[in-house]
Amino acid sequence: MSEHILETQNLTKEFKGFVAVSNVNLSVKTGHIHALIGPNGAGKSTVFNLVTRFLTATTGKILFEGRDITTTKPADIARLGMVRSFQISAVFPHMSVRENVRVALQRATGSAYHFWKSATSLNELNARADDLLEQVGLLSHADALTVELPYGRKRALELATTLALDPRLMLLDEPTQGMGHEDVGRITDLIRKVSANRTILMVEHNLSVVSRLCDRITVLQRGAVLTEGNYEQVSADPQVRAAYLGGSHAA
Ligand SMILES: Nc1ncnc2c1ncn2[C@@H]1O[C@H](COP(=O)(O)OP(=O)(O)OP(=O)(O)O)[C@@H](O)[C@H]1O
Repeated sequence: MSEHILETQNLTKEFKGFVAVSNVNLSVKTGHIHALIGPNGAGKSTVFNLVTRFLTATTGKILFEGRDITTTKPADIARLGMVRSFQISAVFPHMSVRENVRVALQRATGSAYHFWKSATSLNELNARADDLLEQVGLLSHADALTVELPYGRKRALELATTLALDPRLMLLDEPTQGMGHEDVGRITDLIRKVSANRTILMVEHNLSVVSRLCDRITVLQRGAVLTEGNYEQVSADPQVRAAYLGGSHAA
C-alpha cells in the first residue's frame, strides 16, 4: 500500500492566462481525512476538479497510489478507486431510496442488466443496498421516494451511493454546505464512521467540522499552498488568520 494515496506534483491550471492553481504539491496520506481549505477563490474547487480529471491540468502531475493519472479519464479514475461525492453523484428524485442505492451498486459492478435478473443476485443486491442504507442511517427510509427526503438525508443517500462504489479514496465537496446545525453534526459523525478503511479528501468551509474530522489540512490561498498541518497548527498560523480575515470568507 502506498504511504500517500494521492499526490500532486507542481499542479498548475491556467484559464486564459489567469493562474487559478499554481504549483500545488499535495500529499494525501493513506487512511487520513484530509481537508482543503482557504478563502473564496483560493482554488479549492479547481484542485478538486483537476484531481478527479473533470479539468485537465495545464502542467504538473497527479499520482493515485503511485500511478500517474494525469491524463486518465474521470470514469476510469472512479474505477481505480477514487470517487467524488455530492455535487457529482446526483440521485434520482423519483426513485425510492433503496432503488437509488441499487442503481449505484449495479453501476459499480459494471455488470449487464441481465446479470441481476436471477433471483439470487437480486436478493444479494437488495441485501447490499440495505447494508449501505443501514450504515448511513437510512434503512427506515428505504421505501421512501427520494424527492420526499429532507435535505440532510438526501446528502446521506448520496454518501451511500458513493460508498456503493467502495472507493479507497473518497472526495467530498463541501459535504455540510447548506445544512442546519443538527444535520451538520449528523453528517460529520457519518463521515467519520464511513472513513474507516478509506481515505477522504474534502473541501469544507465549516472549520468546526474540519477541526472535528480532519487529520491534516492544506490551506490554499490565491491558487497556491499557504501552509499545511493539523488543525492546531494551521489555526495558530498567523498567515492563515490573515488570509481568512483578508478574504471575503469568514468561515
Ligand atoms: N473555468 C474557469 N475560468 C476562469 N476562471 C476560473 C474558472 N474556474 C475557476 N476560475 C477562477 O479560479 C480561481 C479559483 O477558483 P475556485 O473555484 O477553484 O476557488 P475556490 O477556492 O473553490 O472558491 P470558493 O470557496 O468560492 O468555492 C477563482 O479566481 C475563479 O474565478
